[in-house]
Amino acid sequence: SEITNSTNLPQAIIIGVKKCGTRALLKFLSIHPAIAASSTEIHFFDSPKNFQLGLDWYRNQMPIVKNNQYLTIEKTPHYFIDRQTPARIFHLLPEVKLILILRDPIIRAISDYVQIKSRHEFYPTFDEFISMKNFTRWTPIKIGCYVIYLRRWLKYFPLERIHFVDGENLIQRPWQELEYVQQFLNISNHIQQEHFYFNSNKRGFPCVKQPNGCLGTSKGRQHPLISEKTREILKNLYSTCNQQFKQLAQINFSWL
Ligand SMILES: Nc1ncnc2c1ncn2[C@@H]1O[C@H](COP(=O)(O)OS(=O)(=O)O)[C@@H](OP(=O)(O)O)[C@H]1O
Repeated sequence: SEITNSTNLPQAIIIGVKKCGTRALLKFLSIHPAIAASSTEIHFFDSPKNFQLGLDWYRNQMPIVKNNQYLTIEKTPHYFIDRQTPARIFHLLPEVKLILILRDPIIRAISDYVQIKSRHEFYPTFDEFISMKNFTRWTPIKIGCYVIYLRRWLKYFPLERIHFVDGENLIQRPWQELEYVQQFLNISNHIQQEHFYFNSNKRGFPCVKQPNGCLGTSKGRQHPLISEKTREILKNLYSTCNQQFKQLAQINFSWL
């Protein structure tokens, strides 16, 4: 059949959350023959510079769709916390489906910290950050109160339009989370357990049985141990956020 050579606006967007497994989710979804996934983060809705280039520019950033692919997906984790993005997506892509992957906010915060630390030679320890007076205003901590950001999205989108992925379960049983996502996207249940293996060289994270099937070296980094005191402080801090999130999103992940 004829080879098409065009790009489409996304029908689904992974809007976040940063460090919760957004790359793994997109990589795993692209196993599906119906899905064309963008290889980079586009940052269209959250960047004034890109946004003013318009929808045609955005469409041109998308992957070229092969003839059997009809579902284009991009991921930009920063969309979730950006104030302007919900309204912008609502006005420009009113029908789009939104996917939000979440992890235990304490693990997410450590992951965020490890990424920042990897760019600095001298950097305080995670425990040192948490012992600071204003630690709740530190971005790696702030982002973990997911309910604050979800409320902004729900001003524009009904709950049914957002699918929540359990990032902890994506690591343990990726095929299960992908089954739910495929249902949400209304595509066949193509992605199965036999597409994956667990890589002991990569902290046991799942990889796809294909060349370059694991994520790159910037994913699955070693995490530092944190003190019990730090853990207690964060548990207390996030317990109300998690409770409210659970109610608002109507989900029940084991770590919430
Ligand atoms: N299969 C697989 N392989 C490797 N890593 C995996 C996988 N599944 C989930 N994760 C977790 O994803 C974390 C990175 O999340 P993101 O891709 O959302 O990060 S980013 O926001 O795009 O920077 C990454 O964080 P770190 O562990 O801190 O590196 C992982 O914990």
